[in-house]
Amino acid sequence: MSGRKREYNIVLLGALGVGKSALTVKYITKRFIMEYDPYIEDVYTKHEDVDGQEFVVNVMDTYEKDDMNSQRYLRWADAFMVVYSITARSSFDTAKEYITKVSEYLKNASKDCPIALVGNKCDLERYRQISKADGQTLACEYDGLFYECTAAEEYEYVEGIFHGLVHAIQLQRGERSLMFISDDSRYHSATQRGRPRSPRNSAEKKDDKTQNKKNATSFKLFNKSFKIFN
Ligand SMILES: Nc1nc2c(ncn2[C@@H]2O[C@H](COP(=O)(O)OP(=O)(O)OP(=O)(O)O)[C@@H](O)[C@H]2O)c(=O)[nH]1
Repeated sequence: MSGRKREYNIVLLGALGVGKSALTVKYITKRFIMEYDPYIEDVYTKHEDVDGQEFVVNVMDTYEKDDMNSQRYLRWADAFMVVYSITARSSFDTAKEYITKVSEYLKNASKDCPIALVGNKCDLERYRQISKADGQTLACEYDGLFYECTAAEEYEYVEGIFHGLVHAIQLQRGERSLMFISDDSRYHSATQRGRPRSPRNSAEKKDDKTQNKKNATSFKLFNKSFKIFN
């Protein structure tokens, strides 16, 4: 095998202030930083070694002005992460627009890329404006993955979202095999994955991590649930 690692390009899209940069920085550095320059668009690279598999994830944290050319990220992407804030209805509307735009592009370009809809800022539950069911419904409409998370807390959840997209790309490229598992309720799609309620004790947290690992290797495509094996 050649020494070149496989690369996966993930584009983050969403309204201003939903946490695209926070999620990117959390995934790349495991840290949560309060302030970012909103006008910077950049690509960040992370070298991963998961279950003995080495690969590179490139993350484009977009900043979009009305007149900017969206072809730059549409062509570059292997997968899309469309982010909204669960505390802002308008950001959910923007997420719908992005999902529609991406789906239309993929259809016209005869391209097949995984899309994940991500409801961020779940630590601000008391300000919630978008129900989890609304998020799941939108994701299902576009055959997308669905997650709720917060960039402000556990790194593992954020990592799980990026890895979920990498797994979906690998599956589409035929780099992984899969097994149909639709009647195994433990492995239902990522559309059922949500952030656990807090406060939680350490035993629950450990349980969540185990569950997270299981979920990270299972997902839904064409309304069927699959588990991925290396
Ligand atoms: N409480 C909370 N705050 C968050 C979370 N994610 C991001 N923030 C905060 O929300 C603000 C905006 O976050 P950014 O990551 O800059 O959002 P963005 O989507 O990149 O915004 P633009 O760069 O303007 O497009 C910052 O003050 C973050 O600290 C989260 O999960 N929880």
